[in-house]
Amino acid sequence: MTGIEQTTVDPTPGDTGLRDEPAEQPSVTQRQPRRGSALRALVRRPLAVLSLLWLVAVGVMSVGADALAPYRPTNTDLTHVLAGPNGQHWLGTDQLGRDILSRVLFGGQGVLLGIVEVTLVFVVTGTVMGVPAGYFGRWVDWAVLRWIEITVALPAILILLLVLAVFPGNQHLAMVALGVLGGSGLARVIRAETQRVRTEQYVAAARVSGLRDGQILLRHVVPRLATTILVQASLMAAAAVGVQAGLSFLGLGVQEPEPSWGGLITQASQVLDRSSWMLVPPGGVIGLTMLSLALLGDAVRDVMVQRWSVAPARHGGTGNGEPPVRDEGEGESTEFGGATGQAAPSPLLAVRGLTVAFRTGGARTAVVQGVGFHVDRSEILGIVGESGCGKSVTVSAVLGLLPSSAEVRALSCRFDGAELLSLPDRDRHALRGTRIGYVSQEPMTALDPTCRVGDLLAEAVRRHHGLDRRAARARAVELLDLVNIPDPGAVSRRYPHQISGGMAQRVAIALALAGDPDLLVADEPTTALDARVQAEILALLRRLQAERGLAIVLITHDWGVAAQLCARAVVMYAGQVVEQGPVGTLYHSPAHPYTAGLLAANPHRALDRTSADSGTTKHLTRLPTIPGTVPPPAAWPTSCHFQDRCPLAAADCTRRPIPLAAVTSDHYSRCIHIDRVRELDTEDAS
Ligand SMILES: Nc1ncnc2c1ncn2[C@@H]1O[C@H](COP(=O)(O)OP(=O)(O)OP(=O)(O)O)[C@@H](O)[C@H]1O
Repeated sequence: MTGIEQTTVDPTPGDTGLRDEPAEQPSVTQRQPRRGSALRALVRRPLAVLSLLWLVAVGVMSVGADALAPYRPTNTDLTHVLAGPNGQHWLGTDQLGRDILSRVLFGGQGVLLGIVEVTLVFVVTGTVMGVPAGYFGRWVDWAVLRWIEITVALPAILILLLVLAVFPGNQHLAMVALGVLGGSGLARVIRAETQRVRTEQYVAAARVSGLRDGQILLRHVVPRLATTILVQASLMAAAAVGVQAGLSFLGLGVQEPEPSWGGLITQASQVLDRSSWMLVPPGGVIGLTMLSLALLGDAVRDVMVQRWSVAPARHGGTGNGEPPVRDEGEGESTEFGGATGQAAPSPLLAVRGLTVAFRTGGARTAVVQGVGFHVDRSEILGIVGESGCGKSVTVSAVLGLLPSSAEVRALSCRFDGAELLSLPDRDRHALRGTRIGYVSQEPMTALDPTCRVGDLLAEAVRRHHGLDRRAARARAVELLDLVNIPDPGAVSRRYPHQISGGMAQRVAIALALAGDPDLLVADEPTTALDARVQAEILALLRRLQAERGLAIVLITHDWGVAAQLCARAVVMYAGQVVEQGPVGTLYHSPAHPYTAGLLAANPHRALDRTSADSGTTKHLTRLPTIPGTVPPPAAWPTSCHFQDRCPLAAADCTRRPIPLAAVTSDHYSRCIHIDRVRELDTEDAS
């Protein structure tokens, strides 16, 4: 992600990084495991098919026992006791001459009902507790965790015995109790899973697009938990079969003469010395049913994981192993804000003195320190820097997307005149999606894999424009067309994993445009894409800016991207703005050693210089790099943050905080050795 650690390059000759043409590089196609319909994938697994067949057979035969069973389960025939399998009684008879097959079939009815009761209560309890705990955190999480601790500490068997002691023979109540107790365990799993899902980009994108928490939970979070819930439910169902059999075996569940699988085991155990066969039918049916439930759960999990796994976004393939669907056509303020006063008279977004700190384990660490910048209407501003410099945290703070562990302060953070940080949550929420759109760096993870592309867009359109379903669908297709997607109608019916990475990024951009925003925040929107698709996405952004007057904040670590698209750029290093100015000025006359280092490490510029110096085009084999890496926030000094990696560092750099100072009227640098940066730049290039 740093983009400056490359050492060997062979860039396209003559590519300056400033030109507009797409780079002539082939699209990288990455083959992914095949992901067709879930049912088809399931059917290809023999064990899953056998399990399913067994469960369906048990279900049908139990439900249809009245019609299918050869005898009534309580009919006795004392002339044929303890018979083995024979023509009249396929599974033999018990000690009262009752037909075992009929008793197994009728006994299955109670088992099925018990499975349904346990599973329903288990899933509802686990989901209703786990999802809010994981999503909202804070006191909801605290309360749910305490409940889980209490219920998990209680021995389930004792609770069941207690229930059956108070309500003798009431197996239904016992199953409900089992579901509640098991549901606590499920809640713990779901809570953890929800905590993971809520950090996914598509949930952030849904939040930025203006969806409310309830809608996000129902539409984007719960469907992602389906696999976990299904697997856990199948295990719980298997356990329920065993528990029911156990209770009946102990004489606490279904009472004689009513048939039950556990009761059959009890009777078989009483005559084991005379007819060991009697144990086989109930033991077999219980064992096979439990095994089938567990195997089916495993198979469903494997299929769903494969189906929903998000392909690494750097690809031109569709992620299903099929050929890719072709992408056609493809002021500064100082810490104290605005001392430099370079913002346009009425910038669309103006941030002054933004500071963000995270609280972890009692410690408070500032990761963004006094950052300021502005974006004018229809302007594209780049925020450039290595990984860990605070670019994403800065824009997330502006968008209100940081977790509750973040402390955000700013002298001001104004969007179209409104102070964002003091806006009521409701109003700030309303701005996201409608006036400010957001595009993340991982297009695949920004789209909910469980929704069709058209549904995702239509949902956003309905939310922002209040259109009916049909009109929203039509608008969704228009949006796909707007972002140059060929055959938008067909693409709208596809799932995210069925489209290419470049197309997914276009869809993410269309999603961000659904509310007709004035400002688009794009966090490394092309990082994961190959060079051809990257050039197409940049061209699309430029077209949107030109045609719609869209202002764009573009986060990137790539000077080539900044140079192609942005009018001005802000260079961030270790939580601070270290340089800011017009891209051309920064590119040709950097005034901070960090900017100079980034530029020297940029293959396009290095090659450009080499060619200019020699009058010919050469292929570089080694690029200069900035030694070391960005230190962690806790290790940032109060004086110059770049001092440890800076070739110009001197004693005066380590004494006091270095202010951001004007180099010219629209160019600022946080370096006290600006005069030597040009030498440094020249030295590096020679
Ligand atoms: N939720 C968090 N809790 C604690 N620290 C965080 C959190 N999010 C980010 N940070 C820290 O803040 C610093 C800046 O992170 P940020 O993601 O903004 O960097 P970046 O410049 O955008 O890099 P990248 O391109 O890798 O996203 C990093 O040191 C990171 O570890």
